[in-house]
Amino acid sequence: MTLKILVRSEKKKKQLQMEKRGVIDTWIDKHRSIYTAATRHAFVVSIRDGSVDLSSFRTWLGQDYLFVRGFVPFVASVLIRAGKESGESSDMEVVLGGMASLNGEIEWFKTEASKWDVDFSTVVPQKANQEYLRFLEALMSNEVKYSVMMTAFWATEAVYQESFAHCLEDGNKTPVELTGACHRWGNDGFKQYCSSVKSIAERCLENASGEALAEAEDVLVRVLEYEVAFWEMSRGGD
Ligand SMILES: Cc1ncc(CNC=O)c(N)n1
Repeated sequence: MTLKILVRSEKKKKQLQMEKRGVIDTWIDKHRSIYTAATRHAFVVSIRDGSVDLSSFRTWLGQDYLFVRGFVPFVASVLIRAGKESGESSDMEVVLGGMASLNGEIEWFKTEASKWDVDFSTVVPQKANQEYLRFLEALMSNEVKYSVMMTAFWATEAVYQESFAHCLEDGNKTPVELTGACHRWGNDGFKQYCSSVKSIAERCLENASGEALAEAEDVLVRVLEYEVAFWEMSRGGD
């Protein structure tokens, strides 16, 4: 093979690999700084290095409990759309798996609350929490395309997966009392589930119109911004 042909075939190979990467990875690359801000926030890094302050953790716990209660109806609406729009594919089973794990999650939050002496009945949702939930509520409308909904759903789950998995990676000094939270979202099963949700979103986006693609990219960035603002609440303490 001449050099020219060799170079050309390497380029072609790269192109094919790029195509396989999917549009979500392209968007993550494009919006890398906000993605990193959401998945490597100071609060998460402080869990990993053991410097986390407990009033921050308690604030996060109370706010996230309220968030998860608001997240359930969003996931339920994704489930309904999955049943209507995904035909014979296994979207419904994947989303149902996510719903099932939220059931255990709510119980886990209650156990943690008594452990950390947090009284959920007195926790008031902060502005960032309310705004995030209002945004998800708007995505439950039938006007919102399935591909756009699925992209938002993936982004929300993926931020927690990436963040808490980081707290369990080699070299962590995560305090043992906080490893429960980290395992909840950082375990391999949750990673696999996020990857299944991502594949569903990618499949939908492959057939999406230019308009739907633009909306999905926008929704992805907005989820990342809401996640950053959510982590920021923990700074305020109680
Ligand atoms: C703010 C926020 N984002 C994502 C998740 C993870 N999904 C369900 O638990 C969460 N718990 N909280």
